[in-house]
Amino acid sequence: MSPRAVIVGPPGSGKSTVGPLLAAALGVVFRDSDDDIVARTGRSISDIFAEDGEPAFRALEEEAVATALAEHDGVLSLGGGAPLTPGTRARLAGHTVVFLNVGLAAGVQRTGLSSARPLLAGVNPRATFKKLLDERVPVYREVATVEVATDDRTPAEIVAGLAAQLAVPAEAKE
Ligand SMILES: Nc1ncnc2c1ncn2[C@@H]1O[C@H](COP(=O)(O)OP(=O)(O)O)[C@@H](O)[C@H]1O
Ligand SMILES: O=C(O)C1=C[C@@H](OP(=O)(O)O)[C@@H](O)[C@H](O)C1
Ligand SMILES: [Mg+2]
Repeated sequence: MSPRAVIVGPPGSGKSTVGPLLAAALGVVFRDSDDDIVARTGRSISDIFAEDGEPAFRALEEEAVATALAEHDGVLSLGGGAPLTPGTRARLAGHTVVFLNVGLAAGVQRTGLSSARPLLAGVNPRATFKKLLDERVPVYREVATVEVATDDRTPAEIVAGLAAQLAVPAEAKE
């Protein structure tokens, strides 16, 4: 069993928004590694960061992603930092991995309204987001099999393009 698509990308790229829409378009179930962590621990992501620190969160995340990759056959969205963990990068090999990309301006705008992302909660979210993109875009590209720019596209437009690319050809279903 293997996910139809795993979605990676920076915070605010739309993984948790596009993922459920893509799953609906493909007729499969959606799952989000952050939701799995919250369900399993009974705590919010910000509480885990604040009380236990980022390394503890990354350990929980690696385990949640490994479990979902092994048992989920729908669309799986990861938290933005998940591909930073070497074990997760190794486990993503061979999967269909969609990199939702977002530029600095749109990324800051989309994440600025929420205090739920502890890594972006500092005094200068724009500088923090720029550093994050500089460090992570090469990592997302390393694991991805498909890349989609999201800045000037609605979630519905992104899903329409992806669903066409990921649809199983009729002859493969027979
Ligand atoms: N393509 C898009 N265009 C405009 N806004 C978007 C787009 N994708 C997501 N958003 C908005 O950006 C915010 C972050 O989206 P979310 O799906 O939580 O991102 P992620 O899971 O990648 O951090 C939400 O308010 C969402 O409605
Ligand atoms: O970029 C990151 O390191 C993180 C992104 C968040 O998920 P989203 O990318 O869905 O916001 C969440 O996993 C956590 O706050 C850490
Ligand atoms: Mg998300």
